[in-house]
Amino acid sequence: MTQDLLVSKGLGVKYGSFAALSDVDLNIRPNTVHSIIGPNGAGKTTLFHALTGSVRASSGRIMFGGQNITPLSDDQRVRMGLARSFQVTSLFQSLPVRENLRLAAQGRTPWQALRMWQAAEANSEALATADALMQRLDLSRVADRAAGELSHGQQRRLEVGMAMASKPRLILLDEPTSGMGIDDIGSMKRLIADLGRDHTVILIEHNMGIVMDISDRITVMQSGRTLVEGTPAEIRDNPAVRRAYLGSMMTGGHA
Ligand SMILES: Nc1ncnc2c1ncn2[C@@H]1O[C@H](COP(=O)(O)OP(=O)(O)OP(=O)(O)O)[C@@H](O)[C@H]1O
Repeated sequence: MTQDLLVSKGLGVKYGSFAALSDVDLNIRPNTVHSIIGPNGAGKTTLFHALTGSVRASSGRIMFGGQNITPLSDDQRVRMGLARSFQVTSLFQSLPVRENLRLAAQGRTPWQALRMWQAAEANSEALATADALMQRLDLSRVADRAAGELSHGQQRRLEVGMAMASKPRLILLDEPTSGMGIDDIGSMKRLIADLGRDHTVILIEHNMGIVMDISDRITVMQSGRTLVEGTPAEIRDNPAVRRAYLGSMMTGGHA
């Protein structure tokens, strides 16, 4: 059987004395889309913070590609191939789309990329990566437009592209469709499903239509703990999940 790409065992996070995450076991198989769902305040974002290293685990262990990454910094985890999509606010708003992607392909984080500004001049490999990503993200038409001038949907696709530029093994996407119109949602959904084939995706998403359509596995969280994990069909039919959502989220559309 293929080894899981990411595993957490007994993962816990405390904010002061408040346990935001307790005893979370995750098994993420390679080349899958694995969604994390749950009501507001369930601990989904805190779980992302713990996996990427932006908050310290107060208990438990995280393994990535067979290595214990629990003590590693967020930068070290990025260098190992664990990427989180950048937020719109961290795009270089005044730079063209191609430059944003080229810089992301040069360094593993925006800040490292910025330091490599000079050396980036002649880097044809990074440009080739940027061009290939623009094609895949349907952004070639706006290659020379400043990121800040793009539509909301295009900016959100660019954020995902910035994460892809470092060619990570695992991409964590936090509500990539939030604030999007219906047309943009369709193309983002196809992009994420596609990413699950040649990368591995962990997705936080409130739109249950998307989650049910493109997830291979789903973990449901409630009050900082894992409620249940399974395939979309198993999750849809699970009585505990239905109780947790009072039926409302399982019928599709937005939460
Ligand atoms: N920095 C913080 N300090 C203290 N408590 C926090 C902090 N960040 C989050 N929390 C609390 O931890 C719990 C989990 O929050 P988290 O943001 O992880 O939930 P979530 O499932 O992502 O929610 P949402 O769907 O609303 O984004 C909540 O009760 C929240 O109020």
